[in-house]
Amino acid sequence: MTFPLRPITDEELPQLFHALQDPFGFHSDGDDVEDFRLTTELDRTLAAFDDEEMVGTAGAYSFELTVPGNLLVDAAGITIVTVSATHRRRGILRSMMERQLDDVAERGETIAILTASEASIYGRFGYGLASQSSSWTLETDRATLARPSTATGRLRLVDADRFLEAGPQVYDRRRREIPGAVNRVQAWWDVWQKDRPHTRGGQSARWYVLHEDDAGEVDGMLAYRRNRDAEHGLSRNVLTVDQLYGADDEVEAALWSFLLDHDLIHSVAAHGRPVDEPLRWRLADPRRLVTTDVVDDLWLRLVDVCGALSARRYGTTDRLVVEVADPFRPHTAGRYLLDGGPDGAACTRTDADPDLTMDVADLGALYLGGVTATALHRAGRIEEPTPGAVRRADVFFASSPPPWMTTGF
Ligand SMILES: CC(=O)SCCNC(=O)CCNC(=O)[C@H](O)C(C)(C)COP(=O)(O)OP(=O)(O)OC[C@H]1O[C@@H](n2cnc3c(N)ncnc32)[C@H](O)[C@@H]1OP(=O)(O)O
Repeated sequence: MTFPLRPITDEELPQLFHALQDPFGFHSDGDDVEDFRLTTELDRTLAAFDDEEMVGTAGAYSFELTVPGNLLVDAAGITIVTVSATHRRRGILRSMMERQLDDVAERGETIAILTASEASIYGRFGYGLASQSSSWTLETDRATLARPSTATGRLRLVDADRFLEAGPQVYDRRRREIPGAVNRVQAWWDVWQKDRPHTRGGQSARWYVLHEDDAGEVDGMLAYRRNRDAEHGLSRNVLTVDQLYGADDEVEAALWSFLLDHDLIHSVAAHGRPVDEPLRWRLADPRRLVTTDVVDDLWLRLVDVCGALSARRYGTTDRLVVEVADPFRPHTAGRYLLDGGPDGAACTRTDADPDLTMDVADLGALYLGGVTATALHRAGRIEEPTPGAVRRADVFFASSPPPWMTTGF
């Protein structure tokens, strides 16, 4: 039995919003559907129907993704993928994935990205694990900076309205330098600003800080939450970072200092942070920054292999022939000659003998430089018919800083 797929209409949006609540495990209050409407691209939704009943959902955002070389690439951000518990394991997800990737290709987007509810789902559809993120906690009484910020200027505690006049521009400048980051449209900020109580994880509403340079221009922004706790009369209060971006590393260090120098705070916590958090190397006692979690974050699928590969820059000048397997989209499979370097790249189909062979998901994992070819080779995922090609690929695909997905979706 097949279940017809189509984008939904505006009138059907509440039905779609309802359909995804049981699979994702939440119950909505009335306001959420209006927030959802603000950020939903209706023509990019997909629903599966069993008669009138919506039994599958999917959607996509039209993102700009930063890729190595600090170039921007149009990418589809796959989201709200659910199948009703009454219809699971009948192929509805597979049919939605097929239809969605066709649509991504028709739109001329070369890449699809997502964050996965379970890491076991999307490899079969050609998505590779392209970035990880970390969570950490830092007790403030031992968190002295060995390299204090050299930023001049001043910090201001501001209200949400003032923050939103200047904060989004700080983010928009910064995300262009972070492979794996995406743009945030105004609707994203509008929903973020609402700071609905049920999205706070039991913590306070946000506090907002702007950093201004000597000329009074905003060059840094911070939003954080706090919880209140005490034990034996001693503070166990935690500040949790929500957003922290600056025009440069010194401004960001000034924002960290602001958090760490708070009175009546036991620790600072951060989630969804880059795996190479520079703050660790600023601390006099780096062991005090305790990593509490490292998880897969961005999954990336090359939809147009040559389009995507030629859109980024490479760590060194080299030419590699990569034979790509793609069981889910066989027309993408084949041999590709990639000729690139720090200043540009070109990619064509070829009949030449391959230097490397891999699944399209592994090429997706390599794409942002978040894992080395050596690691994938040692995991049995990449073969090197040309001896030494894996080492060459390490240097070629290398990118710094490591990719960081700054914005959950
Ligand atoms: C980007 C995002 O939105 S991530 C959110 C994903 N959604 C959720 O986690 C919500 C709860 N889960 C669900 O809604 C559903 O179980 C889904 C969407 C994960 C799967 O939908 P289904 O229609 O049951 O999947 P479908 O029958 O098409 O299965 C396709 C393949 O994926 C596999 N698969 C499906 N779900 C999972 C899973 N959770 N873990 C591992 N494999 C899975 C199936 O076994 C099948 O494998 P095969 O092709 O080798 O036979």
